[in-house]
Amino acid sequence: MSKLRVAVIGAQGRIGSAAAGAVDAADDLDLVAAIDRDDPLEALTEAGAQVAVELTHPDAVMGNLEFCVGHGIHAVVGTTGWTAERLEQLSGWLADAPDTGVLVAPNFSIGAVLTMQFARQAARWFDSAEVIELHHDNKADAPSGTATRTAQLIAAARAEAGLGAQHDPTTHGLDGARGADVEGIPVHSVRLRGLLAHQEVLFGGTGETLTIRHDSLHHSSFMPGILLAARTVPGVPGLTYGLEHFLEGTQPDRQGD
Ligand SMILES: NC(=O)C1=CN([C@@H]2O[C@H](COP(=O)(O)OP(=O)(O)OC[C@H]3O[C@@H](n4cnc5c(N)ncnc54)[C@H](OP(=O)(O)O)[C@@H]3O)[C@@H](O)[C@H]2O)C=CC1
Ligand SMILES: O=C(O)C1=N[C@H](C(=O)O)C[C@H](O)C1
Repeated sequence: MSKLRVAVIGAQGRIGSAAAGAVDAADDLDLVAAIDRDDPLEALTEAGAQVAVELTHPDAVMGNLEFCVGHGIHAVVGTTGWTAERLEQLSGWLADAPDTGVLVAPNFSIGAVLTMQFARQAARWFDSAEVIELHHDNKADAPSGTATRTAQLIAAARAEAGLGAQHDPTTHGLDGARGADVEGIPVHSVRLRGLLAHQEVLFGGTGETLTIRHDSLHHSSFMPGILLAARTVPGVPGLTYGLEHFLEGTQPDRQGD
């Protein structure tokens, strides 16, 4: 069987270089292009890429996706900075390319996906919820894409359960002390040399708290999700938001054991 032709955009970056290596090492995938900031996107079409893995910067991702979708190249997107407006614009491009699929994944690590699912499940049982995300000191965006998505899922679950706004008696304080407000959920961002990607979701109720913590300790944590997404996205036209939609019915990838 012929190999799936995969390109990586942002291939000189921290995660993109790891992704290019993982694609290259996969028996069923062919790394046909590995481009970065100064390379023309036409390299993807010239190489006959069927799937592009996009891991660049919030300032670059939309232009790259407009090119991919416009040329019928499926895309797996890890880059952050997503807003409702950006997702709507992407959906508009995809409407004109009905055979093309794009997965936007706030996080490709299985533990982070599960953290988000557990947080959504827990949200309706607790009065208070806050998110703390901790990342390396070169991260461009805050809060992280994962923390933003986690807070949105908690907010939706609270609304569905009929929970109102969280109690917050703060009347005196410094700007930012209570974190960013993501749909009513406070999100606190730590940037620290030595870290990679970490998140705590804190819930509080009467006489108890629940903490869900996830740590990505190495870029390898994202690779099984990226490879799974690259293999799956050609069969899923349109926009998919969140890796969880591709995980149904799959088995853990134990190649690194
Ligand atoms: N969803 C997930 O699981 C994960 C998502 N991410 C996200 O992926 C993105 C990249 O993260 P990270 O690898 O740490 O960042 P890096 O800055 O290390 O890498 C990004 C790379 O993309 C390059 N780049 C910038 N603009 C363009 C462009 N227009 N075309 C092609 N390449 C470009 C950069 O070049 P230059 O250095 O010259 O700017 C750099 O080499 C971030 O948004 C991050 O949040 C990261 C890890 C996991
Ligand atoms: O920039 C990173 O490193 C990461 N970015 C993603 C995010 O913003 O959630 C995913 C992961 O946290 C690593």
